Amino acid sequence: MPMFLVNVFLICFSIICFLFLVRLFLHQTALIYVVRRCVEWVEDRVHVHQHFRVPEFNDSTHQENLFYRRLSLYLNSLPSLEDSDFTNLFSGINPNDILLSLDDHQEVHDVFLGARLSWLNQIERDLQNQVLSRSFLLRIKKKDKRRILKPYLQHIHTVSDDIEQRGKELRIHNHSNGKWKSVPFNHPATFDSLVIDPDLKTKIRSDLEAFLKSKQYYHKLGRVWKRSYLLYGPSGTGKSSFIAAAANLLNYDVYNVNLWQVADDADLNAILLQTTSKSLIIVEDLDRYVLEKSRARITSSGLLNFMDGILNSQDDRIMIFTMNTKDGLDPDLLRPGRIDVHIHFPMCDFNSFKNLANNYLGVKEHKLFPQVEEIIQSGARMSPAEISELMLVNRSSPSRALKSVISALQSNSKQHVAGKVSTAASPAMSEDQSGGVDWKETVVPKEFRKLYGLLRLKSCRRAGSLDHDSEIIER
Ligand SMILES: Nc1ncnc2c1ncn2[C@@H]1O[C@H](COP(=O)(O)OP(=O)(O)OP(=O)(O)O)[C@@H](O)[C@H]1O
Ligand SMILES: [Mg+2]
Repeated sequence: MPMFLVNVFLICFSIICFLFLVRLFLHQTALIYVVRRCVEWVEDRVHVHQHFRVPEFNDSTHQENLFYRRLSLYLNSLPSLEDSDFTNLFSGINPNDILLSLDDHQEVHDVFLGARLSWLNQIERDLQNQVLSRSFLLRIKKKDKRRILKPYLQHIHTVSDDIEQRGKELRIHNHSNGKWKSVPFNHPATFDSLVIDPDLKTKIRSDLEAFLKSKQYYHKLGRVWKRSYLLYGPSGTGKSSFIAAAANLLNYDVYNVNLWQVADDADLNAILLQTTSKSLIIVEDLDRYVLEKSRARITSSGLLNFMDGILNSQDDRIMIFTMNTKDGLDPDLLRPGRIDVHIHFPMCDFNSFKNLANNYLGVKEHKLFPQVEEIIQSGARMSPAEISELMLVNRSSPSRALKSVISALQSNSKQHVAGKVSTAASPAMSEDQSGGVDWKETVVPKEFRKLYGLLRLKSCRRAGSLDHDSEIIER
């Protein structure tokens, strides 16, 4: 190889090594930030900027400027504040939360749609260090202003709304004499602790989350932005726990409407008008109210208007109705549009039992599991509430807990058999009322019962899902 080429190769190699070492040095010593800042400083000097001030109070009326509060939430959440040389740290409502907060005259940068903006926290103080006025000053390049200012301000609204929603203390509201009274809502239920079919859980979670994002879509259709769910199933299957889990997931307040406490349609209207948006409106045991027509004081049309959201057109509502059974109810009451999603809560099947054992006892597999499976497949039914209670009191010994579940299932099975024999001449009970056991099981041999148990198990699993025929996914 000619000497000339060797020299060129060596020079190139040395240059690459040198550049690599410079880069390493800049990163190691944070000099890269200094260089970047110098570039930004020069860039800032060559552009024409425009400034916008957001004062805390309106200068003439001394009214609070709500945008200032939102902006403060937004700026204190910016990732660039975390990366800044200096900032203040405070604890939040929850003592474990640490919040960042801009210091006096601190500047923070933001990037939106490729444009770089900066905010200055302006605070004027008197000689005694008392605050005279507070404001934020926005600096934006003139060339970017026309393009991004409007969407940027909208973006601040959306993000601060979200922060406010996530940070707020949840409350549960109950009404008496036409007035709501609230207390903090600290129910620990979450979708993770709720034992339902995993696919169903995922579907419900994404349905709720999709609802949150669909405000524009509902408005375009001229519809009130609300979604309604019907939870139905026997007692102790997790309907109320679902409500608590949904409130915790969405960070929505809960308004518990007790229809028996409502004097008439006007009273129902008045109560609803006092509720706020971003809330869950709950009506438990709707079936009992509707079926006891003689005691009910709300007219059918009053109830339907309430369910349709006509009485209260406030946005961002989720209504949840619970009932033990849909049997005997007018199908119109539950028609699509009035109730968007029907969710069945079945009695405990073997999969749910295993999930409960995992949650309550920390046991994934156990030698007694096959016995439990066999009894459940033979038709014995208990609610998740009954099973979880037995596990809870015996949590120190998983074997004892499982044995007590087995003996409870066995006695439940015997009771059912006895009950069914005595009513063998009557028609089959509905699945919800019987907890999934049919009177026919009392007269078929064991092998058939096992097979039937398996079939029921499958159908039960299917039942524990969104009712697709009545589900409308409006996205
Ligand atoms: N599916 C479930 N997953 C986890 N725990 C459950 C489930 N169902 C019931 N439980 C347990 O049972 C207790 C009672 O359940 P919950 O109050 O949610 O039942 P419900 O369906 O609302 O009953 P009811 O119709 O009588 O009001 C809950 O606190 C919870 O601990
Ligand atoms: Mg309940």
